[in-house]
Amino acid sequence: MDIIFHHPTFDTEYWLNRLQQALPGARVRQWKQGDQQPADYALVWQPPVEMLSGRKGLKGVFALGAGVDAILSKLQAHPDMLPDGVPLFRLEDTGMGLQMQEYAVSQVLHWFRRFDDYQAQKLQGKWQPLNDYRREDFTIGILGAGVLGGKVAESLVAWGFPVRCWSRSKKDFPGVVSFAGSEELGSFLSGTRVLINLLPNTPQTVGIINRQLLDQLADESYVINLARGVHLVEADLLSALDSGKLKGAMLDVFSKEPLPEESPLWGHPRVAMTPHIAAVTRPDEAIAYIAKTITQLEKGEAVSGMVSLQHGY
Ligand SMILES: NC(=O)C1=CN([C@@H]2O[C@H](COP(=O)(O)OP(=O)(O)OC[C@H]3O[C@@H](n4cnc5c(N)ncnc54)[C@H](OP(=O)(O)O)[C@@H]3O)[C@@H](O)[C@H]2O)C=CC1
Ligand SMILES: O=CC(=O)O
Repeated sequence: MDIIFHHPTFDTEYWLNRLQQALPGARVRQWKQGDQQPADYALVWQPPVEMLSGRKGLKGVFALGAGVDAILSKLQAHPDMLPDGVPLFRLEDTGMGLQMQEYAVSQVLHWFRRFDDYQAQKLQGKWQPLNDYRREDFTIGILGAGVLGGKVAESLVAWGFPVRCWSRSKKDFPGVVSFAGSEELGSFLSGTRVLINLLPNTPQTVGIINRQLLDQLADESYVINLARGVHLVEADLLSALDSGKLKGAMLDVFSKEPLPEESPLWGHPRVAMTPHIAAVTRPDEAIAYIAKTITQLEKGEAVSGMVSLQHGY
């Protein structure tokens, strides 16, 4: 079995060695321009079109991350990039769930314990205990209740917050109220105090966090965007912060990355940000997952993690 690998920034040597150890019967190589030699599986991030297009004998392509929007948008521009019938897989959790839990829990607790207010007071040299927030006034709403949204929901339930989620299909997560479909979006938003976004980037979800949506949240609410920058209309977020509707935002992803120097988000006192690091691909966990999936595919067994080209995630 032959496996080709391409990632623009990962430590390729490390990945090749560890893949080889995990799949001792396979021949693993870095894909280089002009390489049209046979391959059974391709492991990719931002693949050049010629790496995949017209490749015969390919049995599967693995995206080296959770989101496949970049691959799917390339596929739209070059429909022959993924040979017909070749399944596309993505990473399911592989250590990203725990990272998302750390990120979401730490930020929710930061706001819940009013550390943002105390920091503002500290800058004014002010010593003033404030009223506590109550958990019952701090409902967390998670947009997207998939692999990562589900993990984040679980961690916030454990901290005693009221948690609800919104997805295409209904969920049955312990302690979480589930809303599904556009007809239930309004009820999901009504009373939500902290909105956490973990949706995939699809034509249906682009621009979903806009003025109309933000207006439906509780007053003095908060937004955490952990998914993709295109979900959020940044100008609408800034207006909602300036009007007082929103009290704070924590952003990991942006419509343009790196965030341009001139973006007003940099200087806004109630916007905190990180440079798209909420959950990064952990090589060892990802390699174990890919090796297991390839082994199952080779045996003709059912696997999970296959992307639906129809739904776009
Ligand atoms: N910032 C970062 O570092 C990272 C960001 N990400 C982002 O997180 C996203 C989520 O990852 P993951 O949890 O693994 O993805 P999943 O595919 O497991 O979950 C997606 C969820 O979104 C729901 N959904 C999709 N479309 C709609 C829609 N139109 N309306 C309502 N709900 C919808 C799905 O509903 P249903 O369950 O019914 O199918 C599902 O619950 C990734 O796509 C990626 O963009 C991922 C990793 C790191
Ligand atoms: O944003 C990262 C991903 O894995 O998707």
